[in-house]
Amino acid sequence: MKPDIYIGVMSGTSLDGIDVAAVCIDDQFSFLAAQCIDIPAELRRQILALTQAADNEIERMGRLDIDLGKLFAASINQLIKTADIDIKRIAAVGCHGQTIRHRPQAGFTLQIGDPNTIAEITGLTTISDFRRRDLANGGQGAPLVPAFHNCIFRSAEKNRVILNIGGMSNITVLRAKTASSVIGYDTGPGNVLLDAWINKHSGTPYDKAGQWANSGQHNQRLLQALLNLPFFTEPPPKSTGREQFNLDWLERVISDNGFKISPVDIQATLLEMTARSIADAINAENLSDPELYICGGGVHNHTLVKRLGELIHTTGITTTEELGLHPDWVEASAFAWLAHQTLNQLTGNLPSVTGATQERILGGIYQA
Ligand SMILES: Nc1ncnc2c1ncn2[C@@H]1O[C@H](COP(=O)(O)OP(=O)(O)OP(=O)(O)O)[C@@H](O)[C@H]1O
Ligand SMILES: CC(=O)N[C@H]1[C@@H]2OC[C@@H](O2)[C@@H](O)[C@@H]1O[C@H](C)C(=O)O
Repeated sequence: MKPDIYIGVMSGTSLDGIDVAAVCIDDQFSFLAAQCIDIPAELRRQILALTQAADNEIERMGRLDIDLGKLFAASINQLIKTADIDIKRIAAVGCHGQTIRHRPQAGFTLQIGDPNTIAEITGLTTISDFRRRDLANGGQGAPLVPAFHNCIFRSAEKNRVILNIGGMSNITVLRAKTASSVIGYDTGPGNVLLDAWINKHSGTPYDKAGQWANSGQHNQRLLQALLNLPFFTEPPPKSTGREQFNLDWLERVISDNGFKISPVDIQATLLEMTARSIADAINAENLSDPELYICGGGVHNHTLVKRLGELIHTTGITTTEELGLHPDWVEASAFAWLAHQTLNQLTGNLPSVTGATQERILGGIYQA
């Protein structure tokens, strides 16, 4: 029997954990099992340190590349064990890696987590480095997941928007007419600023269900100053990351404008800014009666989802669970799908999304 299971590994910009998903791809796509594995606090600290320029980066990156490779491999092995997956059925692993720098304007992006180490420890063919071929072909290298959304979430009758709210947010616009090309781009921050601000003030990793933000009032002047960032009005293709949306940027906007705002009202303002930037992008697509499906950790922020419901012109908001895939596992499943594409010599990028000149087979294959 031909191996038909693909394992996707996604460690995103939130650094909340490593998502590992096993899916079956034959004539159809089906989800099998998934797990989120913790990132030890010290490794998390080291990753964050590498997202900004500092001394001795190459040495620290080299070591972290291997440590993350080992952690990804252990995560894969753990899922195989807990879900009792027959290893002979696994065709390949698709590992996104950890983004430590994303500078599409300069033509580069960098994900680490050594695939050689993953292949050695798991004994599985491992595919990684999915973004750089697209960049080499003139694209942004991101977002890549819209191609997967297009493959499994598209409807012939309904206009659909898939919204991922991870550390960053990105949308995929799937028009009902099957011939129309897919639109997709990063809209700006997802949870990243909300996480950073509450973490600074109370040490907790995220604002559970958005309760803290909900107890404050947004500040109109800070909201406007944040939304003035040119990124929000730039036309797609576009992608972003922690290089743009980080605590230093937020604190600079606050201090440059001399704002005196209580921490809770800043959290409320960040939530409003996140919601508005997402809603403005979706509304600008002018879709008739679009259905909106959310995925990513942001679905658990009820205050944010409620606000999106008020701002977005849609027939209704729900999660991708309605379409058969739990919102927590969409991105990891997408990298399993991308591994399937690469292993079968199929292209993985969408030029209409990333801005690349042509479709390309993505990533490098590290044989078992
Ligand atoms: N119960 C909750 N309440 C509020 N927010 C939550 C909750 N659970 C998760 N989140 C948010 O979801 C985030 C994780 O989301 P996700 O795993 O989609 O991010 P990611 O994969 O790292 O991001 P990206 O898509 O940018 O790569 C957490 O950092 C947190 O902000
Ligand atoms: C460079 C990078 O890691 N980008 C991530 C990030 O997280 C969300 C958004 O920013 C998206 O562009 C991308 O991730 C998903 C998986 C993508 O490529 O579709």
